[in-house]
Amino acid sequence: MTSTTTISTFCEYQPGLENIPATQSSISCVDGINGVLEYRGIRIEELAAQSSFVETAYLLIWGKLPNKAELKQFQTDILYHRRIKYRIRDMMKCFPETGHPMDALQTSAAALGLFYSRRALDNPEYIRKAVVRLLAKIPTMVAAFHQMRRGNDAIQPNDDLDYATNFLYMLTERKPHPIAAKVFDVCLTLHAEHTINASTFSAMVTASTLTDPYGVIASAVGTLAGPLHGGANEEVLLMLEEIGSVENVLPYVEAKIANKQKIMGFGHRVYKVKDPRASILQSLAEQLFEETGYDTYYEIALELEKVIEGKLGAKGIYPNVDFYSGLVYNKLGIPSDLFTPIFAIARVAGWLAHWKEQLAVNRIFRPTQIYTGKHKVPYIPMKER
Ligand SMILES: CC(=O)SCCNC(=O)CCNC(=O)[C@H](O)C(C)(C)COP(=O)(O)OP(=O)(O)OC[C@H]1O[C@@H](n2cnc3c(N)ncnc32)[C@H](O)[C@@H]1OP(=O)(O)O
Ligand SMILES: O=C([O-])CC(=O)C(=O)O
Repeated sequence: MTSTTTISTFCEYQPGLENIPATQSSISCVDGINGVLEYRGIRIEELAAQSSFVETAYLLIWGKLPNKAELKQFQTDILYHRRIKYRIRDMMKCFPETGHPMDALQTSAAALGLFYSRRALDNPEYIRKAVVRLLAKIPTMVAAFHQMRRGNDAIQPNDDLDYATNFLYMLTERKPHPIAAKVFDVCLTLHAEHTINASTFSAMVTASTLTDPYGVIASAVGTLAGPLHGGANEEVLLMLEEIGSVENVLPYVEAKIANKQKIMGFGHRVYKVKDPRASILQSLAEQLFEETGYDTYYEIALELEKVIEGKLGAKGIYPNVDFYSGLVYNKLGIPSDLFTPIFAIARVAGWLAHWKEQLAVNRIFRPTQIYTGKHKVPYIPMKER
């Protein structure tokens, strides 16, 4: 019996690990048939309407909604840790200004590990501080790189401003309109967690080796960046630009389908209906358009959704979270290459929740493979090749 047949009697290979449970978790739950997402049992619609990103992060990481004093303390701790060390800023100044902000973020997140004490993973105070530092400093690093690549100094966090408002302020040096800040905060809440998606799985695999939390987050950022995952939100805006008009939507989609190419912002491993986050993001975009005027991107997006439903709806291809987020960020004046770093700012909450959960029951991830190569191959000396 070969090793291939031995292993395949125990398990059937599933490309992309489709439907293979990789862990047990109480953090979030997706019902992909009915389009339901819950964080710690609470529907995403309720959190979007009533919670804030920082409160939601607390819920995800510590497993319960905070009381007033706990929330205040968490907000204060994050506020206190927002600044980044000048040596990290100096390092970031050396990054090429043409580099992608996700690469800058991955590098800077890993660099935090150089400055903070290592691997006291059984010390609750170490865990608490790492959680606070990462939530606090990631937005500062995203905004700092954005300023530096334009030749400016990084803008220091403003202690009078809340999490979302402060990030938008650091991007522009102007206090945003309260509606813009509120919409942005809801976007962060919507992106905070989503079960065992690729970047969270990546975080958990890294965590399972008991490495530092900064390495865990850096590996997750690297995974989120790809266009099949978080990177799709940037691609969606580029696609809407490329389509250019409502009339071009149908030929664009037909050409993509004929060439077996994916349409960005559509399709999902778990959802076979419209992603509930896409519906909320769409209504946020509409809220902004009501305030400041509609744009052609939105008309193109609506037509795209209609055409794709007609052509691919039977296959369960509907808008995912990345489809409407870019329209919101674009309306807030945010450059498209910051869309995925913003996703990362939010997802740090989910990654940290899974890091903590993983540590509590840790066993190193080490799956198996089905070997398809040869055996007993003789070595051929160089002169005979
Ligand atoms: C935050 C997030 O990560 S949300 C996802 C963001 N990614 C994107 O928007 C990129 C576009 N979408 C995709 O590439 C995929 O739908 C993924 C990566 C999200 C999910 O991938 P999988 O679950 O592996 O689905 P898979 O790629 O096998 O597709 C299944 C079928 O649907 C089709 N399909 C899936 N997504 C799309 C799409 N966006 N456009 C056109 N066809 C699609 C595939 O061609 C395939 O058809 P076939 O069975 O006839 O070959
Ligand atoms: O769950 C997934 O595979 C991708 C996703 O929607 C997310 O990470 O938010």
